[in-house]
Amino acid sequence: MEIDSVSEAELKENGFRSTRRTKLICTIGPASCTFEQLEALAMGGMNVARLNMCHGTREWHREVIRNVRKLNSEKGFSVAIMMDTQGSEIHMGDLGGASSLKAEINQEWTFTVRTFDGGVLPESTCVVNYDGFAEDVKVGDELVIDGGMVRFEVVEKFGPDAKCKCTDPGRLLPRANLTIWREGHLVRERNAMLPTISSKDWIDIDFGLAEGVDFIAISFVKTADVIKHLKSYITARSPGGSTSVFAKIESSDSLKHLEDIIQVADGAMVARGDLGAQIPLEQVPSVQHRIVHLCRQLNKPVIVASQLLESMIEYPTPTRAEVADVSEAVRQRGDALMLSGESAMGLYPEKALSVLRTVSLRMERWCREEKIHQTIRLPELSTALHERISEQISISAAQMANKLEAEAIFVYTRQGYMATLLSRCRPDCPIFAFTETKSVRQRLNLQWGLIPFRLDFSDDMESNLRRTFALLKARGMMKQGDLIVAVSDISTADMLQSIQVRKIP
Ligand SMILES: Nc1ncnc2c1ncn2[C@@H]1O[C@H](COP(=O)(O)OP(=O)(O)OP(=O)(O)O)[C@@H](O)[C@H]1O
Ligand SMILES: CC(=O)C(=O)O
Ligand SMILES: [K+]
Ligand SMILES: [Mg+2]
Repeated sequence: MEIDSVSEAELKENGFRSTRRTKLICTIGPASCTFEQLEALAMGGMNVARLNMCHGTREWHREVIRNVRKLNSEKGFSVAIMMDTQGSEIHMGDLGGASSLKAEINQEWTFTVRTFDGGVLPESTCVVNYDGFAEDVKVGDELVIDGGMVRFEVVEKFGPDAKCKCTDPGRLLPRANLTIWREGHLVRERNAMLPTISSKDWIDIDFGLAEGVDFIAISFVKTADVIKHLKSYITARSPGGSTSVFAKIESSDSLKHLEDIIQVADGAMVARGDLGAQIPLEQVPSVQHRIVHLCRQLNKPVIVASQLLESMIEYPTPTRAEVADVSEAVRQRGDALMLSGESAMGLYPEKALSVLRTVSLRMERWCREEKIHQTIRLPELSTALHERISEQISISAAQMANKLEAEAIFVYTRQGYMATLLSRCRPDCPIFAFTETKSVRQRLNLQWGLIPFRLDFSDDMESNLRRTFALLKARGMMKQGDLIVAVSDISTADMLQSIQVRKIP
């Protein structure tokens, strides 16, 4: 039986009740890419490592993937890997190698589509990746960088260059996203015609599939079609493959087709960074709430991302407002929280992760103690008998576990579907998900409340149960008399699926 050392230690130390339900994702960058740094993050509770293909070379990303895999096989972790595509929206170049540049109020900057020999840029110059930029932009337009972290006004145009004045000062980061606004509206022009998955993205996707990444997150999804297309591509390329596709909700277009997109995707991300640049900032919290709620209804895992602990890029303690924001995402019962710059290039990646961990634990406990289960109505998902049985068993198991105050729910599942249904019910106790393959185990590691184990099954449920009880007892993770609810979707000739209440012998 395989479980990671961190979950095991947590279980032993604090008992089941206090294991963390909210999952944590770290973006990996220069501040977190060595084997030792990755190990420290895994020890600190990282469930998923995210690679942003906007940055770094494929060789760099391959090295990180290898390090994570090594960590998993040597230390028993099940850290999953998420690859995030660049997408074809407009963004800035890499600032001539600088890690960041300060733009001061009223300072003049040149935004250009020129290329520079050796990548050396003149003072106060930014390269823009989109060739149509110089033609599309007009004098008087506003350039919004990184979702409003810095703003410029276009004051003059010269061929490939646009001379701009800084109107909101701030720090420019390499490859930051850039949007053009005219009279209060986002300018789309030809940029809107660019494909959601660019040719670079397709090469990255092939790379990700070859490396066996667990999740591919698609940036700037506009409609459900692109997700369908990618999913069928993945199936054709690697039949039986298990790479999930997440839709990043970060464009105003995606909000118009939200339900269709989430329905066809395997999960969604509330990518608040770019979303906040495309819709008014004050709308972001209610949109986040809507997406988290919808994902739960449709049984899709959901990630809340960006600026959760932004100040921790530079400082070792978060602001009170950041702690409140993280707490609210946990209270909404999103599946996972994601660090971006905090873990990729900040000064305190481990500290930031530790804040996510402690704030999640505290808020989860408060929700249980105050019994603030949102009684949200969960609609039926399927019309097929086998799946309807799974749904009903999961709802009953979660209810029983809550009423009987069971220590845990055990689920024996081949593909993981039954585990996701249980997670959707957000029960009071943790869910031990036993599954046969490493890839299913890693995939389940992103979902709320699931503690995934790898275990070789027999077709006989009784023997699976006895074996797990013995193994968990031997490792000091359970004790005699603990009450558990066990469910299974491993069918035999006369039993399709099962539910049992057991006391550990
Ligand atoms: N692989 C990497 N190499 C170098 N720097 C990185 C890498 N990944 C991230 N960073 C740095 O961390 C910052 C935040 O990373 P992140 O991936 O969250 O960017 P983002 O702009 O929020 O995401 P997206 O590009 O998907 O909208 C980046 O602006 C970049 O400076
Ligand atoms: C994560 C991301 O892409 C965003 O917040 O924009
Ligand atoms: K990206
Ligand atoms: Mg984004």
